[in-house]
Amino acid sequence: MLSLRIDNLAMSFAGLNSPVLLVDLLTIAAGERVAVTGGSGSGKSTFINVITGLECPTSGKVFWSGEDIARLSETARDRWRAEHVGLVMQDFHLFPGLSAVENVLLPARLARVADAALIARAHDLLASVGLSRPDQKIETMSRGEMQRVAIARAVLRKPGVIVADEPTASLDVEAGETVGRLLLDMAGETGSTLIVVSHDQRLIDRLDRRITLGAGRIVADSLREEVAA
Ligand SMILES: Nc1ncnc2c1ncn2[C@@H]1O[C@H](COP(=O)(O)OP(=O)(O)OP(=O)(O)O)[C@@H](O)[C@H]1O
Repeated sequence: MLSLRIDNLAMSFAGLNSPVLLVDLLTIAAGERVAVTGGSGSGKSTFINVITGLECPTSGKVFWSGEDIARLSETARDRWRAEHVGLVMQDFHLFPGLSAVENVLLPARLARVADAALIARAHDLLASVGLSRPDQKIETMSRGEMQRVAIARAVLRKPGVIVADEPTASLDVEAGETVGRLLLDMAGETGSTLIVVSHDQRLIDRLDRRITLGAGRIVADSLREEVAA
C-alpha cells in the first residue's frame, strides 16, 4: 500500500502560456480510494501520467511512500511502475493474438517474475473476475470481459497503487457496474491505494474522496471540504 505526496508540481509544454498542471501540495493516504474528475483538458491524463512516472514533471516532486519518482531515470521509473502500479486504461491496452491468461501474465513475463505461484494467481484472478475461459483469445471477448482481464493483469503483482483512467467509459451500464465493483474489490483484496479518473457518477459515489481538476489546478477536494466543515 503506497501513499502519495505531491510538492510544488508543475507540468508545462513549449508554446503554452501557463502550466497544464500546477499542484502546490496534495497528499493521498495509503489505502485511500480517490476519484479524479474534471472537464475535458483539465489535466486528468497529465495528472495520471505524472503520478505513474509515464511523464516527468517540469518541476516539483512526486513522492510515493517517501520515494521521489521524478528523480529516477526513465529506466528506473519504468521498473518502479512495473513493480508498484497496476494500470487500467479506458482502451484496455491488451494484446490481440494472446489469450486472457497470457495477457494477464505478459508484464510479469517481461519483468521475468512469472513463476509458478504467479501463474496460479493469474488463473485464480481470472476466475474471481468471473472469467471461466482463461485460454480464450482476447479479441473474441466482449469489452466488459476485456476490462475484467485488464483488472486481473493490473492486480497480479499486488501493486501498491491501482490507477485507472476512465475504466468504465466505453462500457454499457451493466458492464461498467461490474468493472467498478471489481476494481474496489480487488483494491481491497490487494490492499492497494486506488486512484480512478472517471465521469461515472455511480463509480465516483463508491469512492472515499473526490478531487476535481479545472485548468490544471485542484479546484475542489471533498476531503478538504470535510476538514473545513
Ligand atoms: N504533449 C503536450 N503538448 C502540449 N500540450 C499538451 C500536451 N499534453 C497535454 N497538453 C495540454 O494539456 C491540457 C491538459 O490535457 P489532459 O490530456 O491532461 O486533459 P484531460 O483532462 O485528460 O482531458 P480529456 O478529458 O479531454 O482527455 C490540454 O489543454 C492539452 O491540450
